[in-house]
Amino acid sequence: MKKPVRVAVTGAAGQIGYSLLFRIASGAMLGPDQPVILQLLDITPSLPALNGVVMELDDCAFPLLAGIVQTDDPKVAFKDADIALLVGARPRGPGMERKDLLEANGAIFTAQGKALNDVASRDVKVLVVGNPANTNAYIAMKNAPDLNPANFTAMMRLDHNRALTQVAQKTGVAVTDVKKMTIWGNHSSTQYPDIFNAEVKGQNAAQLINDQKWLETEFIPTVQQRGAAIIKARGLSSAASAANAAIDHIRNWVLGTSEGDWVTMGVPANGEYGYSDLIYGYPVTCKDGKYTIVEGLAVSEFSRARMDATAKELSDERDAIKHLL
Ligand SMILES: NC(=O)C1=CN([C@@H]2O[C@H](COP(=O)(O)OP(=O)(O)OC[C@H]3O[C@@H](n4cnc5c(N)ncnc54)[C@H](O)[C@@H]3O)[C@@H](O)[C@H]2O)C=CC1
Ligand SMILES: O=C([O-])CC(=O)C(=O)O
Repeated sequence: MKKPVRVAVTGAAGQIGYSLLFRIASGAMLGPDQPVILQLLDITPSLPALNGVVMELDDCAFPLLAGIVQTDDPKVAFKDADIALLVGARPRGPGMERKDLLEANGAIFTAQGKALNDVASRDVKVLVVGNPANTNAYIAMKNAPDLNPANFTAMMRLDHNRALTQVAQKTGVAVTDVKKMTIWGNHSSTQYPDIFNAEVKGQNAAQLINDQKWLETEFIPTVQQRGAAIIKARGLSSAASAANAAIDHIRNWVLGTSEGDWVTMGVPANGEYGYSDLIYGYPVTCKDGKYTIVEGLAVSEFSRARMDATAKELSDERDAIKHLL
């Protein structure tokens, strides 16, 4: 039997938590032979609801679930954590942009960055889901000076998965036939889903589709606005698909990406494609628990304008949260 992995989840009593925890405990994230200990954090008023979720986890009798901690203290939740999923934050409602949440949510990530710095495993893999995810990840990273900045990532995988399905539906193939999708930049309405480097059954996706109007008026806006469309339809923000994307992100980071493919992660930019000091969505491959940004991809003028616009939004968000660093 392998040693259990300690997985901290914040906002564990929330709607994403309700989809996420059961899949982690079932082995969907780290594999069918990897026991896990769930270390669950929520705020004090949510502890009774969290206790209900823990009762349900108990009632599943998951063979891989080696322990559960429930707490309102980040230092307890993050103690020796190998993986930290920072979900706990307020979701947006209709008519809001995700960056409108910075005021309400930013400070959460100052405190949690500090707590991770103090008590988490030195190799902790951090995924920020709470919005605005990229800038919140930046805040946490900057508040954890003793940890490797590369350990801090933001979730772009939901956008990535959304784009895969849009292309599969447009071209009439299975979603598994679409590879090398990239979502550049911010998890926001400025994100740039790029099909110029993507492939459909090994063929260049943009060339195969060959429909600039669809690209500009349907594909890009549909992916950019999908979160808002879900909020409009459901009255609540995406939860099951967000939890699924978090599982995919961590599974690939820990267990690797497939040969001949890559995934999108929001990771610290250190000059790649001309961006730095941001958490920016990049194509990455993963191996042996580490991710590597795919470099050297072709960037047309069309793509560059969009990649720059989303970088500009990220640097504006960074300027707005200087007081939280
Ligand atoms: N990056 C992405 O692709 C996506 C991000 N999100 C974001 O994820 C976040 C959570 O969404 P939901 O689960 O739907 O929200 P929710 O409101 O159902 O749950 C949030 C939970 O976080 C808890 N919480 C609040 N402050 C906390 C703190 N300081 N520490 C620990 N827990 C705290 C709340 O008590 C609540 O239980 C939102 O910010 C949402 O916008 C949602 C979908 C996709
Ligand atoms: O749109 C939202 O606020 C929730 C989210 O991040 C998404 O669904 O992509």
